[in-house]
Amino acid sequence: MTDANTLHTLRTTSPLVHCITNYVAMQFSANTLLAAGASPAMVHATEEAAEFTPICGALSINIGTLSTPWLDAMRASARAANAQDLPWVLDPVAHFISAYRRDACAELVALKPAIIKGNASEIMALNGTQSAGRGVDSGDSVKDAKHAARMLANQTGAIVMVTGEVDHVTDGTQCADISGGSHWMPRVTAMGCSLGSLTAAYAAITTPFDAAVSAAAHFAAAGDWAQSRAAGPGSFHAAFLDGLALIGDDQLAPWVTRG
Ligand SMILES: Nc1ncnc2c1ncn2[C@@H]1O[C@H](COP(=O)(O)OP(=O)(O)OP(=O)(O)O)[C@@H](O)[C@H]1O
Ligand SMILES: Cc1ncsc1CCO
Ligand SMILES: [Mg+2]
Repeated sequence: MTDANTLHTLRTTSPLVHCITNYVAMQFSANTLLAAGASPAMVHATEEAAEFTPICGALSINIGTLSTPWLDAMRASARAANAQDLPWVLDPVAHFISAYRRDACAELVALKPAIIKGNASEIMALNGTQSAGRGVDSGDSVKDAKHAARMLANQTGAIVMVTGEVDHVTDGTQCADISGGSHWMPRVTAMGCSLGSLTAAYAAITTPFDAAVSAAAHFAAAGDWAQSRAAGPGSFHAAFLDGLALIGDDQLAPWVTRG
């Protein structure tokens, strides 16, 4: 599918996305999906999560504020998604900060996400490369994470998406770089988390590789649109949601370079 087609299809089919995400990102991720044209549902209770997954178009899992019952729901939903061949996205937020998070993340990677999306430090650490990450924000550049991303894609079979000033998507062989966005984006929390959920929405309608590229390009275009209308992080936050909704179908492609 072309990038214009994916955005048009997202808006006309409005895929239902099961999100198990963190407390910080929940509301912004739901607003991101609605503004973009998809339909979010935040469902994390162990009693019901896996029952809900199969009726959705895709699943988004984010370990940002992980705890035991949430991890149980993530495992069960990932298995339910796999049983139906539904794509799911893993955002390994700050997986290197504790043994608990590292082990949880390794377990989720073994459950075969279609797409792994993280910032440069998260992707480097996941591949075992020395990284400068300390918390949820990246201490490394996307350029320095490209090799780790390619290796991780080859090791796991997942599409790997690295975010930063210029995003990078790879399946281990082919790749794409997505420019655009805004310098205000790393100054607003949960932008990366919301991109993970939007990537799941696109994965419901196209291949995992094209989903990662389209979601990153949708963010790039909306960020660029919003930057010229914003005075700082607060007004950018609001303008970004407007941008997700108002950009034209033809505004994704210019930010994408396929390699
Ligand atoms: N300097 C920048 N210029 C343009 N766009 C940026 C810049 N930094 C990040 N972005 C964009 O912001 C979005 C989130 O990427 P980022 O790497 O900041 O995620 P993250 O660290 O996982 O965020 P969070 O953990 O707060 O959710 C992506 O769409 C990315 O392209
Ligand atoms: C700030 C923060 N802390 C845990 S998750 C999260 C959202 C950005 O990753
Ligand atoms: Mg993140």
